[in-house]
Amino acid sequence: MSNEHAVTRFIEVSQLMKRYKPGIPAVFADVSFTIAQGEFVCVIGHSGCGKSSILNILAGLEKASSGVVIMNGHEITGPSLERGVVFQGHALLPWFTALQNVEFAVRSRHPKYSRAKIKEEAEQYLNMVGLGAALHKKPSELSGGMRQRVGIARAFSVEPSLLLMDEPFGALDALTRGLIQEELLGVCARTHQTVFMITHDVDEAIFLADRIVLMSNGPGARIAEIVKNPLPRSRTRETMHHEEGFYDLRNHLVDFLVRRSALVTKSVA
Ligand SMILES: Nc1ncnc2c1ncn2[C@@H]1O[C@H](COP(=O)(O)OP(=O)(O)OP(=O)(O)O)[C@@H](O)[C@H]1O
Repeated sequence: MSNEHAVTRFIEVSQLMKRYKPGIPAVFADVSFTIAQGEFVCVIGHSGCGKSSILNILAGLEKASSGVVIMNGHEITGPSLERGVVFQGHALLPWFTALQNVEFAVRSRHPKYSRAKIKEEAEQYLNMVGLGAALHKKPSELSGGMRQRVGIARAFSVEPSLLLMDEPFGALDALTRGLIQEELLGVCARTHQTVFMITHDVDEAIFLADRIVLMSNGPGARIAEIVKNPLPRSRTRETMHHEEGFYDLRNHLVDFLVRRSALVTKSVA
């Protein structure tokens, strides 16, 4: 495999199909796509088309009924610290402080680190998401947005090769959501993080993604289209609607969700 091939096909998803029970239709089939190293890929599609199932297969938390996922030349067969996951519910340990939650993750990645080094790294990741002043608060003392930031800091702290995010901002108010989207984009740009993220929000996908995977409706969902984002990487949330191509892209995505997503699905025996 050439180096260029390895970078552009860092993740290679081939012919995935998922059927939860014999005799019932597959949730999705024929799902194939690639993710390049450092790329931010969003997937959108209606509820039930299997987005979370695909993300869980990429995480190694669920098995595909058929098909394979290759990451960096190796098949994904189970969970690994190489893949960090951020769920919509923050899934923090409630009896730990924000700092302890992230320390726990750093320790799992670097079991030989000293306590001081673990603390230093955990603080660094929490500072990165703007939580330097809330290190010693427990999840119950934090706002929803702050908890989600701890979840993101924790996912980054295991230095995953691939960050998987399942509607990470779905429960947040618009203002907080916007702020965290900007932080996430900044952190990803600095760290060249590869990300696969599920969202229901077309504007979020346009702001964050390099490419957007459009799934048709389930059961029997397919990838209908993969759209390249033509907006410059330097886009900001305030100004991106002035960029050339913004409304064409937005209309294309909304039109897909409103009209075309039901037309692509085929029945799978
Ligand atoms: N463990 C499971 N056992 C049986 N069926 C399941 C299981 N997990 C998911 N499903 C079914 O598979 C289908 C796809 O679910 P999935 O959560 O992957 O879709 P989704 O596109 O992420 O939906 P949403 O946008 O609502 O989160 C749904 O019909 C769901 O009921």
